[in-house]
Amino acid sequence: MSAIKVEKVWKEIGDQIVLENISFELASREFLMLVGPSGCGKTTFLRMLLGETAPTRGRILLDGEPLPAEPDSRRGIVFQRYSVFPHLTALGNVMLGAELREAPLLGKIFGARRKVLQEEARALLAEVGLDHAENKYPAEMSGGMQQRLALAQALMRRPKVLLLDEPFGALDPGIRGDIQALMQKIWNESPLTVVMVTHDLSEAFRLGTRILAFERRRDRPEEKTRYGATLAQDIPIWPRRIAGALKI
Ligand SMILES: Nc1ncnc2c1ncn2[C@@H]1O[C@H](COP(=O)(O)OP(=O)(O)OP(=O)(O)O)[C@@H](O)[C@H]1O
Repeated sequence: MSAIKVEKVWKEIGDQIVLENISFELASREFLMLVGPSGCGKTTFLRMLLGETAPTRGRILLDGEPLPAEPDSRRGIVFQRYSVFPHLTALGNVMLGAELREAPLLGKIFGARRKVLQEEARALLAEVGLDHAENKYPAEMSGGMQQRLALAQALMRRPKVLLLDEPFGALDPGIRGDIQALMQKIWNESPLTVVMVTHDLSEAFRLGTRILAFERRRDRPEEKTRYGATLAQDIPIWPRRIAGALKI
């Protein structure tokens, strides 16, 4: 069964058609890259996958079931910036991922369970290369460290689908290369389906198993109310990259 099935999805915002008749299926454990010019609706599409906003027509299925209208722990997201909480340490930020997963109402976990989760959070911090930084606050961290932290925070919720909105777009090239390699390793080793938006085609080819390109074929202002972006290209990466089979 496909992890995600998108059926004739349209998104209209006000009188603008943002996305038009998007359909595709995504197998479990794929690493899908979404590309397309600025403003063509990539983030809007990701927000629909998250459940933050709904299609105006069509539907999205997750593991065969219609997508819940609200974000839940099956889907994690990392944005380009600012997805960590400034008033919490690195450990606190990752713990919050667990607290949102296990105690969504109270937002706090106590006792022995807290200790177990703390160890889980420390292991994740180590996995993203932040084991030395658990007591640091985001303001004391570089942009690359903050994005590693955002990744650990999202992974702590054990999502089946990880959504990434240009997570490395603001980083310097050297740091970006390191964190791309980390992301590929995490995808290879965890039971994750990844959907990532990028502006950078070389990043798309470096990380993805498949690339979808959105495009507005008609983009004059008077046409925005009549035409949205469509799925213009669907490019499989060859030779195929198979999760769990990469030697990293
Ligand atoms: N909440 C909103 N209210 C009004 N218009 C919106 C809203 N969200 C998105 N749009 C419009 O939808 C279109 C697509 O925006 P979106 O951010 O999804 O594009 P994008 O492809 O992710 O762009 P970029 O690559 O620049 O981030 C834009 O024209 C934008 O102005």
